[in-house]
Amino acid sequence: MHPFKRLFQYSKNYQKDIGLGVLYSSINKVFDIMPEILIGIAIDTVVNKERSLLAKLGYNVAKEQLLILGVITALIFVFESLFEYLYSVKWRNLAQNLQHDLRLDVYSHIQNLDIAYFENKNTGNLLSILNDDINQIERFLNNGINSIIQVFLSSILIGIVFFILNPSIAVLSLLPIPFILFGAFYFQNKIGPKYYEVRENAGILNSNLNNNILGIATIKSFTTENYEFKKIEQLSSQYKKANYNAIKFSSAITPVIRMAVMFGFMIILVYGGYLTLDNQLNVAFYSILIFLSQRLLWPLTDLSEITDNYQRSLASINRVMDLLKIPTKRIDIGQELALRNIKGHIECKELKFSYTNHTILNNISIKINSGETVAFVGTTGSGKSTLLKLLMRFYEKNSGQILLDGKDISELNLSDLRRSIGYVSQDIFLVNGSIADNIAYGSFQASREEIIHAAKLAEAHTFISAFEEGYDKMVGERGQKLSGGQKQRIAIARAILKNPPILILDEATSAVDNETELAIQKSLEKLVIGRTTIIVAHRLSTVRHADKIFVFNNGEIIENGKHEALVEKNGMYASLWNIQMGEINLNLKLQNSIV
Ligand SMILES: Nc1ncnc2c1ncn2[C@@H]1O[C@H](COP(=O)(O)OP(=O)(O)OP(=O)(O)O)[C@@H](O)[C@H]1O
Repeated sequence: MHPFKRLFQYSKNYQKDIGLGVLYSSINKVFDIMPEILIGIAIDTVVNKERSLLAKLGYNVAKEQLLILGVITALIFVFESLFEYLYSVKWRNLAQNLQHDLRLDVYSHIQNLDIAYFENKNTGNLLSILNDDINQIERFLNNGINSIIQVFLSSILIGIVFFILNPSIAVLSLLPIPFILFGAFYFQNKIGPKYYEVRENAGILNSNLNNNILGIATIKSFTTENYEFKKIEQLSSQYKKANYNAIKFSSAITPVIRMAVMFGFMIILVYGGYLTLDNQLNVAFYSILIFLSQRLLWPLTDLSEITDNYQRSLASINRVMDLLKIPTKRIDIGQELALRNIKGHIECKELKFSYTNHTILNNISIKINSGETVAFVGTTGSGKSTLLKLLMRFYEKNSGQILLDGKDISELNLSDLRRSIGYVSQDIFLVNGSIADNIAYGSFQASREEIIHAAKLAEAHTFISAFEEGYDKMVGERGQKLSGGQKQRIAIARAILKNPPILILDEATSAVDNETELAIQKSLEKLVIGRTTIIVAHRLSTVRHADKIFVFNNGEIIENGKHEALVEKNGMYASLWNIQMGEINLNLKLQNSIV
């Protein structure tokens, strides 16, 4: 489907506005060409006096004729201005409505896209679609449609007047129009792909800028400012070059059209002049033709701007529509789950998964009973977080099954499934609001008491109370004003407040000190009662009391059982444990020797 056709599907709620916009633009155009006709009538009045058109209509006194012309001129300008105001308001409001609808649709679509999409795409590029591309569409809608209507309508109206006044001149002066249109569309086709390239380059540039600003601390600490500057310089040059390519063509349109306009104008000037000298053409008609030829042909030079704007918008619409075409996962379909009935029994059966070709999880079969606390441990990159992502259906398994309370999660209502899980991830997302806002994120109805209670359980209350503003302290963008450990505790409090039947803590306490971790664990002991808890941890001391420990290695579970049994088994867990114990002992010895 043509991009504009798709865009106008958005406009179905605004059909009345579009109709009125077209009407106002058309009426304005009619008034717009009238002054040229009035000039002809004025010349007719002063040259032909009592033989003039107005005299034939009964106004014999020349000065009276001029007064009438003055009044008509004033009325024409008043109405022209009035309708200009009306169409401008209509089209610009329509542009606002459509860009608003489009932005919300795109945003909601992006939110429903799979996590996989975000892991493979640049956020900067998405931002550039949400902002630049939609703004470009808005700019086109602001005046583009009106310009197209007016250019075509004025050609038709003036063409009609020409034919009435002198058909032979009309034919000759309209001759350049097909060439002008052909030229405009020829260039338009040439420019289209170039503007798409411009938009793509803008997206890449944006994404790099975005990435660098987010990573400014790393850039500074590695003193890579020059390196990054050069990278941005190169990307900005590519953007500039893509624009140069487009400019080469878009700048050529107006001069080419001007040549065709000159040809039409010359015909009227010379041929019409001959006819007037030979008394075959009334001097007033000659003047009207001269003036109207300007009104007919010059607006066609606007075609260059219109096509330019149109092509830029087409590129933007394509990018927006391409994004809207990416399939999303419906979260509101599938078997419903009542939160209060979820027991939290989880079972994976011969689960296999790969992000690309490389197998990440191979033949995973585990059982987690309702209310149990289990731990996923193992080497880094062994697939622990990936299994959690499958559990929340951020990704779909390749084969095998994951069952929640005996039901295959791929058949469950995704929204219910995710609502049943409290997830504290490795990268914590804090909104730019207060600490209280962040704890209550997702549990928006929570009272201040409930928020404080959750914070106490997460060992966050003490540090929060130490802030002058307490729970109202603003955390800054992405929680920049808090330490890593503070952010983790707020995230835990948020999961506690959600009160889900299943709790997943993925390295949730990796950034807190040993003392705080111990305190959080104490709180968790109370918290895990009555809910299934999965803890991913590298520090084995934090999970030694788990009901079951699953040891991951290269996408497989190579051992599982209780801590003591696993230590006794003397396998991989035991060696990891011994290494960590060795480190602790070494630290203790070091501390003692310093003392
Ligand atoms: N989105 C992705 N696309 C492709 N490969 C990925 C993606 N996410 C993770 N991987 C790869 O999958 C493997 C398992 O990663 P995963 O995050 O599950 O490991 P992990 O056991 O949780 O590691 P860690 O303990 O370091 O957090 C790694 O080799 C990683 O590079």
